[in-house]
Amino acid sequence: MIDTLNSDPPSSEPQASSDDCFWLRVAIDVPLAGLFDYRCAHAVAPGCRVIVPFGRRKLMGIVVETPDTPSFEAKQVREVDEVLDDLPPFPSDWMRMAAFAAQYYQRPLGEVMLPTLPAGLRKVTAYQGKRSAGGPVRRLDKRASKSSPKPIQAKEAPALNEEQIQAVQAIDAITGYKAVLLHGVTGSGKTEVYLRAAQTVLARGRQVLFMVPEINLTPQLEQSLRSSLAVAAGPDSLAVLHSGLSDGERLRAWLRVQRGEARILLGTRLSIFTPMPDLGLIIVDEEHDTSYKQQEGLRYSARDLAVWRAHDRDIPVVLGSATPSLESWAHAQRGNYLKLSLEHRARDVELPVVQLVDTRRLAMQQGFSPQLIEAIQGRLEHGEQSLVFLNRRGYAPVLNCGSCGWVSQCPRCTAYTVLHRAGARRNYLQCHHCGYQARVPASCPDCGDQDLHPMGRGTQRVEEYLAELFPEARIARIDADSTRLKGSAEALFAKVHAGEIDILVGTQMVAKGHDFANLGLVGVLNADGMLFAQDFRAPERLFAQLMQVAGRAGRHVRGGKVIIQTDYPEQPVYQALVKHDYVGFARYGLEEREAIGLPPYAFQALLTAEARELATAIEFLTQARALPEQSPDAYYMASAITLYDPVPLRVLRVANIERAQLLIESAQRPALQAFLAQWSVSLPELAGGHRVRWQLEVDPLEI
Ligand SMILES: Nc1ncnc2c1ncn2[C@@H]1O[C@H](COP(=O)(O)OP(=O)(O)OP(=O)(O)O)[C@@H](O)[C@H]1O
Ligand SMILES: [Zn+2]
Repeated sequence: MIDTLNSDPPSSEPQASSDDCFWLRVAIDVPLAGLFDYRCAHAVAPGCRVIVPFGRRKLMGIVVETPDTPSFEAKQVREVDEVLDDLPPFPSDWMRMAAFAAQYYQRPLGEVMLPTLPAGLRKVTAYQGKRSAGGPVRRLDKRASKSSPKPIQAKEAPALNEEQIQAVQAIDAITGYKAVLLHGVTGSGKTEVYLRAAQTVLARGRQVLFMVPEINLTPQLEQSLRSSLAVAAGPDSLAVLHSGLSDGERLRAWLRVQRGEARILLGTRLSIFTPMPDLGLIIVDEEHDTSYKQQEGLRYSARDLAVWRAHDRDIPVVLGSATPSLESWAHAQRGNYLKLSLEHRARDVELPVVQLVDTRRLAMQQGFSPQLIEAIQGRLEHGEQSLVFLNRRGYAPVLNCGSCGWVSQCPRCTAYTVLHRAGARRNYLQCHHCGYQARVPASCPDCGDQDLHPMGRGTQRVEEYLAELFPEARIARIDADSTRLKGSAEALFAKVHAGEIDILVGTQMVAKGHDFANLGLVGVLNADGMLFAQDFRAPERLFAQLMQVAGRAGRHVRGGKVIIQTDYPEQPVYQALVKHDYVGFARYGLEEREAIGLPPYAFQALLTAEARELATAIEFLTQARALPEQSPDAYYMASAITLYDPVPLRVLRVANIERAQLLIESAQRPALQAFLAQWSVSLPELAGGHRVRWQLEVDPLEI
């Protein structure tokens, strides 16, 4: 690929002849396909970082190839500015994974490689600024504050039960690549299985990558990892990576893993891209969780890349969940993945009883059925905790005028603004799509009436009502608002674990992975909201979410109970929940998908366009759709592809930008890949004429 920006006139300095210089092909983080040629007076290995001139800028790049000859006229090839030697070259397996991701997700290699690095490693100013002092790695090494390892309390590990033993043995016995799907009901002790499997691998001198959806919500897991794996790998063997770290913290953790000093990496999706010289096992906990999918920039699935990486490194990967994604379940059914099951709870308790409360004929109070109120009362009397789950933060989803029907609408989005309470006079309306904020008007902006009232309810309003009902109870709310400050989520969860909370109100943040010892009751409000969503994955997601949150009940105490309030108790999702029947639900879901040809029986990609006007976005997509028809010969395999009509997104306008999408589908993955590779080449030029932003997403999760 020719670097068109490299066409500055050759400098007046004498040019080295091609005999005494080396050619480098470099990946740079710019939205242009291909690699860029540079020269260097000495040899540079692939995987090295270099600083290169690019147009008038200097950019960080990674050497990918060292060809014998440049791909365009030697005279015009510019010289690298600096070859960085503060890190060894990236290992070849890391380079392979980046190359795979670039090709699979249809992105330039530089746009894949560089954003995965800690900030300091990809910033030119970190090396060439006045105070760079040899770059961030040397600065960090110089400081090398001997991290005083906190004394670790080696926790007594429970004796494994029969199901756990079988699972651990099956994983230990794997040599080479194998994907394992560990399907275990909530509270079945999957964590203990991961830990034992990890210990074996650590004892063999290998590293372990342990991925979780969201880390700041599960300090408990970090504790158990520290205490149970320290024995196998030494007290300072754990590194943690997630997006909440400072640049310095992230660089330090990344370096310790890349140098092999840390033997276990606990991290969120971004950790999949960390170089690990001795990687011997990958664990993906809650593998169905949508947090593994990055929704901006390179839209990758860290779960899928984990399987690819394990295959490439010839090592096992364990995907664990109580509600596996239908994709993974289908793999297991076909025998591609080894399925291991934990069908019973690890402690001597039963799964909670799930009760559906039909709300159609009930006198509800503030969204609560008499059954749920009575149940909370009962748990309070027994000194047990209750959890009220509502996946909607704020006080009320919309403010409404009782006389003219005015509703609080975001001026920039096709969405309502949500009423938030922040103490007298500080209440505000906020758009959850674009962040727009406004004061709460004293009277209706349209008719002047003062009869404005909140409609519906969010977690704040539920918390307020519970406080009225149960004035003695200690109530806490956990959602994105109450946990905005660093450390506040940990502090709130610590209070729940310490028994200082009687009733917990929360969004999906409380559903994930927590092992609350004294929680007896879970109440679910407003679950129906997701039942009739357009997305074909909505029932799967609803089922997983409710199964997860229901699974918080009765993990240590007997008599756990879940109350789901619904207008549609006969729906298959709810019926399966009552029976804890993931297997039945998955069978039904897969049959349906197969019948209408949806993933995992088809493969999809999504082209999304954003413009000031919907018409512009649709026009771009319509022309993109027509490209293969115009030059059918150029599109090998196009006959195996279905291109649907462009449609506006459900939330059409966000922050004054209107959005539309075009779905691409095929029954064969290779055909889809081949098609996208050809098609995407023509898209930048087409978009240029339309003033649209576009992105192509492979294996989209939301349609
Ligand atoms: N063999 C065992 N004997 C006794 N207790 C155990 C055993 N294994 C695990 N436990 C305990 O059982 C509880 C549930 O285990 P864990 O949190 O690992 O479940 P899980 O399968 O990850 O559930 P979820 O999917 O709901 O997160 C924990 O308190 C754990 O300490
Ligand atoms: Zn908005």
